[in-house]
Amino acid sequence: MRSAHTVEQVRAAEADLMARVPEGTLMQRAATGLAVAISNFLGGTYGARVVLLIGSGDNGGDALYAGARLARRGAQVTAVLLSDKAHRAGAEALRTAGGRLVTSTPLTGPSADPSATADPSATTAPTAVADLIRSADVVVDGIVGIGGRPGLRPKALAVVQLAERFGVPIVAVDTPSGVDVDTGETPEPHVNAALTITFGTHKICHFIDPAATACGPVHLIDIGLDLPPAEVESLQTSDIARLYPVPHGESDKYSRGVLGLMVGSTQYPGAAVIATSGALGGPVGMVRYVGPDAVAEAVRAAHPEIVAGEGRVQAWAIGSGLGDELDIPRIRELLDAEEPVVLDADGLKALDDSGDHFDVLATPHAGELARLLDVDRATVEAERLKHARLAAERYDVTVLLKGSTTVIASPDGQVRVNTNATPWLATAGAGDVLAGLCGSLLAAGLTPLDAGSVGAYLHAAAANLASSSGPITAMSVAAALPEATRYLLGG
Ligand SMILES: NC(=O)C1=CN([C@@H]2O[C@H](COP(=O)(O)OP(=O)(O)OC[C@H]3O[C@@H](n4cnc5c(N)ncnc54)[C@H](OP(=O)(O)O)[C@@H]3O)[C@@H](O)[C@H]2O)[C@@H](O)CC1
Ligand SMILES: [K+]
Repeated sequence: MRSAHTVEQVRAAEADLMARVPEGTLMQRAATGLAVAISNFLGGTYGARVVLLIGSGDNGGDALYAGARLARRGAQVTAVLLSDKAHRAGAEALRTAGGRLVTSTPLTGPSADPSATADPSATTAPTAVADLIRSADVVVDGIVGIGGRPGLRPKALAVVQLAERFGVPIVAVDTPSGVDVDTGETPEPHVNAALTITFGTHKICHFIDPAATACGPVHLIDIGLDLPPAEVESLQTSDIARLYPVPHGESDKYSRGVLGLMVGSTQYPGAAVIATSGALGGPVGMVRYVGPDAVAEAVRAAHPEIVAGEGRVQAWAIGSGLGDELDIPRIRELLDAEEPVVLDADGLKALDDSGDHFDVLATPHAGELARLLDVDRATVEAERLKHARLAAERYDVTVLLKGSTTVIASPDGQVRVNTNATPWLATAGAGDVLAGLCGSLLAAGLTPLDAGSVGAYLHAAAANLASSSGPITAMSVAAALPEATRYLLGG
C-alpha cells in the first residue's frame, strides 16, 4: 500500500525524528536522494547544465544541497534565488562546490549570510535568466514544498513559464510548487513537473488529480519518518494479491459468489453485454441477469454461462444503461435489502440521503457526482477528493469517483486512490465493465472499499494490457481482465 499523509502529519513525524538525530540530518538525506534522482533523470552529471529555482524555505534548502552534490560531480549548477531569503547553509554549500547563485534582489533577513549572496557580477537581467533557462538540461523546482500555499508569485511564475516555453523539463522537489498539497487541487498557476522527488511519504497532491498530473512520475525517498496511519492510500500489486478472493479447493460456484446484474435495456442492450463481460472477468462464481427477455437473449448469446431471471444473489450491480427501464422503487428496495450493491450510471438516480447504505458502492463519473451534490461538473473535477468525501458522507455510501485518478471514499473517512489508468480508458462502455467487475468482487465477499479499489486497479491494469499505448474498446478491456488478474496474482 502506498500512503499519502497530510502536511500536519508529516510535520509532526519530522519533529519527532529531528529530536532524535543530529541537526540537518533529514535535509541531507533528502538532498542526497534528490541529487541521485536528478543525476539518473539526466543520465549522468558531468557537464550537465542545472538551474535551481530557490524559494525562501527548506524546499529550496533541499535543492541547494542537491545542487552542491551535482556541482561536485561536474554539473554546471546555477541557483536563481526567487526570494530575498534563501536557505543560508545550502546556498553556502552550493557556492563552495563551485555553483553559481544569481538573484535580482540581495539576500536579506535573519537567514541571510552575506557570504552566500549572489555573485555581484552575475547578470540577472530578464534576458540573461531566459538564456540560462533556455540552455538548461533540467530546471529544479525548489520554490516551495509542504510549506507552500497554492499559486506562484510573479517572479517564480515568469521563470517557470520560461522553462515551459523552452521545453526544459522541471524536476519538482517534494511537490510541484503552486499545487494545493493536502487536497490535490490546483486553483492557481503551478509547476508542471516531468518528475517529482518526494521525501518520507507521499503527499495527497501526488495521488489526486489535477495535482497528480502536475507531478509526473513520483519517486519517494525514505528519510526514516515514523508515520501514523494515512488519510489516503493507493493499492499496489501486492495489495491486489492480498485482497483478491482467490477460490480454494472447497469452493463451488455459489460459495465463490453469485452476482445479480440489473443493467441494460431494450434501448441499451450493449450495456448489459458489456457489464456481464466485466463481471465474468472477476472472481464471481455465477452471474444472474435480470432484465427484459430480449436483452437477456443478447447477453446469453454473448455469454452462454449466465443464468437469466431472479434468484438468490450475494450482491447486485445495478444501473448501467437502464434508460427507460429505470425502476427507482425496485432499486430502492434492493438498496435497503441485505445484499451489497454496486450502483452505477442511471441507477444513481435512485440514491437518496435518508437510508443506511454503508454496503453500497456508488460509481459516478464527475458529472453524475455533480448531480448528486447539486454542484457543477467543473467544481467536482477541480476538487475531486472533497466531493468524493462529501457524497460518501451525505449518502452514507462508498463513492468511487471515476477519472484519470479514481478516488474511492468510504463513509468512515477512508480514501483510496487509483493512479494507474491509461487515458485510452476514456471509451464508451468502460464504466459498464468496471461496474460488473466491482459487483463481482462485492459478491465474492470484499467490502465496498476493497471492491472499489481492487476493481479500479484491475480495470486499469487490464486496460493497460489491452491498450499497449493504442486504442481500446470496453470489450477488449473486459477480455484482458483474466490475464491482468493472473499477472497480478503472480501466476
Ligand atoms: N518535513 C520534512 O519531513 C522534511 C522537509 N524537507 C523539505 O522542507 C520542505 C518544507 O520546508 P518549509 O517548511 O521551510 O516550507 P517551504 O515549502 O520551503 O515554504 C517556505 C515558505 O515559502 C513561502 N511561500 C508560501 N507559499 C508560497 C508560494 N506559493 N510561492 C512562493 N513562496 C511561498 C512561505 O513564506 P513567506 O514567503 O510567505 O514568508 C513559506 O513559509 C519540504 O517540502 C521538503 O522539501 C526536507 O528537507 C526534509 C524533511
Ligand atoms: K517544489
